Order: sequence, then C-alpha cells, then structure tokens
Amino acid sequence: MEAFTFVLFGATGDLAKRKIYPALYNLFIDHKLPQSFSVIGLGRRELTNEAFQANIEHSLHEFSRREANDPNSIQNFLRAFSYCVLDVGHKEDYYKLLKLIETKEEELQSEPNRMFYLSVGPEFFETITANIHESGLGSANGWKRLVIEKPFGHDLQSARDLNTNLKQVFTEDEIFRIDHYLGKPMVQKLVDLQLNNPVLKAVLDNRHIANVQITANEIVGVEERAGYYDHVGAVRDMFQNHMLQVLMMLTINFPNNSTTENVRFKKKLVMESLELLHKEDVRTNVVRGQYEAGMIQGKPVLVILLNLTLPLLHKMIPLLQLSYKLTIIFGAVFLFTFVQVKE
Ligand SMILES: O=C1O[C@H](COP(=O)(O)O)[C@@H](O)[C@H](O)[C@H]1O
Repeated sequence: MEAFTFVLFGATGDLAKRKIYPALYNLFIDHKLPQSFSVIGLGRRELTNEAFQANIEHSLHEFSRREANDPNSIQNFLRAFSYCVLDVGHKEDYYKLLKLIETKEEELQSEPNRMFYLSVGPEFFETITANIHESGLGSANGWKRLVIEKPFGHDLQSARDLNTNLKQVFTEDEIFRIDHYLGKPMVQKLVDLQLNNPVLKAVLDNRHIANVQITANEIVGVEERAGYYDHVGAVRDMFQNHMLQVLMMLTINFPNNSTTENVRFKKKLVMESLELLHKEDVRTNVVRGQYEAGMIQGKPVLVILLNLTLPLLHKMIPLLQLSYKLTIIFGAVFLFTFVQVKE
C-alpha cells in the first residue's frame, strides 16, 4: 500500500474522536495502513503535538471497538500524528499546512499522496476545497482524494452547486461521499442475507410483509453537538443519508458481481420509486419532536448547553418519524417507516 498523508479538517471535533481515530487505529492494528503514513490534524484551537496525541489516545480508550490495551502499538500509531492550527477561511494557514505536509513527506520519503478528510460543518466544504486548490495543496504529483460526509447541501439545488464546486478541484474519481452507516457490519450483511438466506428470500414479498420499519435507536444524546444539531436538524443529519442508505441496501437487488456504477444505478432506481411526500401529507406522515432533559433507566440525562445564544437549545433532542411508500420492492407497495430516537 502506498504511503500517504491523511489531512484531517476538524481534528478536535466529535466525529474525529468517536469514529475517525478509533477507525484508523483498528486499520493500523489490522495492518491495513501503509508502513509509513502521516496524519495531520487541523483545528482552530492551539494544541501541541503531545496534547493532540494524548487526546487521540483518550478517544481510543473510550471509543475503539477493540480494546486499545497494547501500549507499544498505541505509541507506534500515535507517532504518525501531528497537529497544525488552521482557520478554514485564512489562506495563509493553507500555505503553512503545505510546508508541514511537504516536510513530513520528505521525512517519510513518501510520494505526495494526500487524502483530505472534511470532518467539519457543511458550511465549510466549499471554502476548504477552494483553498486546497489555491494554495497548491492539491496539485502535487501524487494522488489526491477528498472525503466528505453529510449533509451534502441543504436541498437539491445546493447539493448540485456543491458538486459543481467540488468538481472544479477534484475529479469525480477523487471525491468520496461517504456514509458511515454503510460500514456497519449489519448493514454490510444485508446483501449477503438477501442473496444467501433461503428463509429470508422466501418471505421477502408482498404476501408476507406489509410494512418495514427502520429504526435508529441511539443511546447517545446530542451532547456537545447542540450547536450543529440546532442548525442542521435530524432530517439532514440522519435521515436523508444514513436511513435512506439502509433502505437502499435492504431493497436493492444486487447481482453477485456488482460494479460501482451498477450499485449507483440500482440505488437510484430505489430512490425514484419512493412516492414523493407532498406538503399536504406532512401532517399525517411525519412526526417530529424534541425531548428535554430527563431520566433514562434511572439515570439523569442532561442536555449539555453550549455557551451559545441559541434560544432553543434546551429542547434539542430530536425524535423523527417519517413514512414513505415504496413501490419497487417485490412488485408491491410497501410502507416504510423511519424512526430516529436519541434517548
Ligand atoms: O452521523 C451521525 O451518526 C451518529 C450515530 O452513529 P452510530 O454509528 O453511533 O450509530 C449520530 O449520533 C449523529 O447524530 C449523526 O451525526
């Protein structure tokens, strides 16, 4: 595997600590990362490399799927990490970053292969990619990749605009629009189940099933992400991406030798088969709610307020339920209900 630099925007954020560092660590111990790689974490806050590495180690202990209990492997892993202060809107910071990346590439004698991971709010996607372009960060001789999660725009037009802007800097092959729900073992097994489980195959039809409910039942609350949630909302944060991906994985009819294009095409068919939700149906088909702080299983659950001037913060925890009709599956109309509850 070729050496590369992983450039992480939003390195002090929630997604990085909960998912990205543990995921990288698990790849590392499975020898799925190259011999030499470097991770440069970016954030606005001043942080020494040592403090940054200590935070990462903490997140491994708290969130890694497999226990992080081998001090040697943790130290070897952490050695790859360095931190750089960057304000996404400051062009000079990108030149400073370029210097740091080049120094690391020289130290590791690696090709300038660079992966840019945007673990930041969607409002920064375009500024960051434009600055990657202008500063020359993306024009070295190696490969480059852009990894971006959600929300991808806030409506159809803004999603199209975002695509257009990203494509001025990255080719389609270089853009990875990811959804971490697709990496969940159970979601990945849905295809196998459909293809290989005769019992399931036999009952997956309109004579046996009238209604499918997809539930995201979380025990993690909004916590420090109240500012983000208040701004983005549950529909854009969870539904249009994660829950619809689960729907597509469940209903798509995969051939054994699927190509990327084929999967995309089939997913598009599923989406086109969803009956549009019209304004007049919203009252009957959509339930939205918010919880306040309370007790779960005898334990008090607080909504941690940020020091922000957002009036609604104390009612942040979302409940979302949406029902759609889907006509493609097994030749019948199915009712799909999606429920997201953050306890
Ligand atoms: O993307 C998100 O997903 C998490 C839930 O992910 P999980 O892997 O822990 O099930 C959710 O808590 C968060 O609000 C959302 O942004």
